[in-house]
Amino acid sequence: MNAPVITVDGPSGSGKGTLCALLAKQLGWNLLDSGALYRLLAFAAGNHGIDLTNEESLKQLAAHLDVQFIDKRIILEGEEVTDAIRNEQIGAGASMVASLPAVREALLQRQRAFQEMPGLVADGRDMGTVVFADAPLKIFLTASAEERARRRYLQLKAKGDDVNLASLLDEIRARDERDTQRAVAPLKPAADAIVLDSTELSIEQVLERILSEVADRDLAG
Ligand SMILES: Nc1ncnc2c1ncn2[C@@H]1O[C@H](COP(=O)(O)OP(=O)(O)O)[C@@H](O)[C@H]1O
Ligand SMILES: Nc1ccn([C@H]2C[C@H](O)[C@@H](COP(=O)(O)OP(=O)(O)O)O2)c(=O)n1
Repeated sequence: MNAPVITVDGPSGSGKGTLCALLAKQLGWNLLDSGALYRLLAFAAGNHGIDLTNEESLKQLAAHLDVQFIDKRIILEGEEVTDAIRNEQIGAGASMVASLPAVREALLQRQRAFQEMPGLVADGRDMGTVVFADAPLKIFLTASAEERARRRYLQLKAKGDDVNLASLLDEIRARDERDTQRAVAPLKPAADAIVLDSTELSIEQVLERILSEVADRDLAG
């Protein structure tokens, strides 16, 4: 029997990463942060001097990406990059490489390999539409662009980054546009996804709502 999967897709800053981590912990399931793979690829391309539009070279890099996920740490080619990949510049680069079909194809099996017992919580843009299209529970988490920029601002500021709310809002809008308009696996809710707008909800309220859907489907065993 295949391990059950809960997919959580949505735009930047909607709370996917936070909710998926809480959900995986609560259920004792595995976690896939698929966005980290695209971020790692953009970061590795920088290390190797590969242009973010060079589809053939990026495809090769994606197929051979030397990455280890150890607890909450991410090691790329022997170097810890856990924090280094979490900024808007890498986010924008990730969104660019993610628009290339050969790159998405090269990362597909790597993502599906995370589907192991007792279950998987998968965070991304196309988890419910492409990568785990048969998942028994699909969530599309969203929030207004202003609220998402505000959240990202507070998050990066707390980390000590020098950030500006207006430019974060511009960057979020540009990323939304690229992620929803691309030809392959664009960001959109799966036909059978539950759309949750978290603009006015706390993290706890969103978690509670998802856990009630898990219980309704008897997924947690
Ligand atoms: N419902 C919420 N209300 C307020 N803040 C939230 C909510 N969900 C997430 N956050 C905060 O917003 C920031 C971005 O969340 P994150 O999980 O990184 O989003 P995503 O993975 O979708 O980009 C984090 O600092 C997180 O703590
Ligand atoms: N399954 C995925 C995950 C991310 N991406 C792309 C598109 C996103 O803008 C970037 C970065 O994704 P990530 O989830 O890390 O970004 P946020 O935390 O939501 O800001 O990667 C994708 O195309 N498909």
